[in-house]
Amino acid sequence: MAFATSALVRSLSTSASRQAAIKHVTVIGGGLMGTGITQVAAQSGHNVTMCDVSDDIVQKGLARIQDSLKRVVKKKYKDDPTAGQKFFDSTMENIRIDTNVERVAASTDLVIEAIIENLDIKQKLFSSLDKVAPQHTIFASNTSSLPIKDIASTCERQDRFGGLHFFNPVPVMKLVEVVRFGATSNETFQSLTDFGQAVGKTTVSCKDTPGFIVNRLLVPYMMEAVRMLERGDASAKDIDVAMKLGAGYPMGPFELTDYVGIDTCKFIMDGWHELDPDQPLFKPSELVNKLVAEGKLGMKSGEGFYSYKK
Ligand SMILES: CCCCCCCCCCCCC[C@H](O)CC(=O)SCCNC(=O)CCNC(=O)[C@H](O)C(C)(C)COP(=O)(O)OP(=O)(O)OC[C@H]1O[C@@H](n2cnc3c(N)ncnc32)[C@H](O)[C@@H]1OP(=O)(O)O
Ligand SMILES: NC(=O)c1ccc[n+]([C@@H]2O[C@H](COP(=O)([O-])OP(=O)(O)OC[C@H]3O[C@@H](n4cnc5c(N)ncnc54)[C@H](O)[C@@H]3O)[C@@H](O)[C@H]2O)c1
Repeated sequence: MAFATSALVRSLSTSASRQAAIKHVTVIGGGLMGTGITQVAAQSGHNVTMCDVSDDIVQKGLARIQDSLKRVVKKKYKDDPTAGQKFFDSTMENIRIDTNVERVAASTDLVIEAIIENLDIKQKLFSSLDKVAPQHTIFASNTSSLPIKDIASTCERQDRFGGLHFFNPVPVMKLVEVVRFGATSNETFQSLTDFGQAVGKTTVSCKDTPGFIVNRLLVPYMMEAVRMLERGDASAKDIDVAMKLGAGYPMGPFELTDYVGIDTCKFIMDGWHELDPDQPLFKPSELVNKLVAEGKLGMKSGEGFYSYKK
């Protein structure tokens, strides 16, 4: 019994020291996911710097976080507004915004990338950060569909690289997929798992396989939905209603595509078509491509399969 206790104490203290090692987090991408990741990291006491390519984008991202925090406060502190204000203020005090990723990454413990779903852009970003980030800094990608191994391929720190796949909206969805590829060290994998739990999520682990767990099952379902619409089998609205009332989903596939971002969905489809060109399900959708070409990206642009203009 004594041995088991001391082993447990050692493991807990190691986990605590790993978490203590992640004091500052750099989130790159101030969009749908980067803002949510910034929020949950800051809420859990981490110092976070959120970076994007322009000051306008990071300022808008900060405003999105404030709006989201107000929803959390309204729900969690409805009976104690003073505590709610304290929570809001302390969370916002943990957040900085910046546009100089190299400067920020030079003194950070964990980089979480949540930029456009494009392999080349992600590789270029990590390659430049690998040259300036401290030796101990862990890199993680929030990619939906790209192989972590490929994203990491431009970096020396292959052992300190993994995937942290959050779900949208990050403040609400309880899951994080922690992804390791061949070179990810046990220490890194455990640090990413500890971090996912420290920000209040349930973590699952997965090999570096296309779509990890959720998207491997979700993407084909959503692609079947768009084929159904393109064949004229049913309307987008009826497909959404059917999946909500018939399968108990909180959103139907077209509502969800609008929520995720039709551009991101297109990037995912295109990437999987490139990986498996003979799979008819993954062939490019004329409808999806048309919407993106017209700038109809879903909720983020005010119109997608549905209109969100007030
Ligand atoms: C069909 C075309 C196919 C094209 C090909 C597709 C290929 C690619 C597809 C895969 C994409 C993968 C993307 C990614 O990698 C993986 C994902 O993230 S998948 C998405 C996972 N998420 C979901 O499935 C979300 C499902 N929806 C919901 O859970 C809910 O609808 C909702 C979003 C939580 C909203 O809840 P509702 O009850 O409906 O409505 P409310 O707005 O009132 O919210 C309720 C309550 O929740 C809190 N809340 C909601 N949003 C936020 C927020 N942003 N921040 C903080 N809190 C929030 C809040 O307390 C709300 O209460 P209120 O404040 O309103 O009192
Ligand atoms: N949208 C979702 O539901 C969802 C869920 C889980 C994971 N993801 C993944 O998260 C990532 C981001 O998705 P999103 O929906 O937040 O996209 P988004 O379009 O909302 O935000 C992407 C942000 O990245 C910024 N950006 C692009 N290139 C950059 C660069 N070189 N340096 C810094 N910033 C850059 C853009 O300016 C933009 O603000 C993608 O890899 C996506 O697959 C998305």
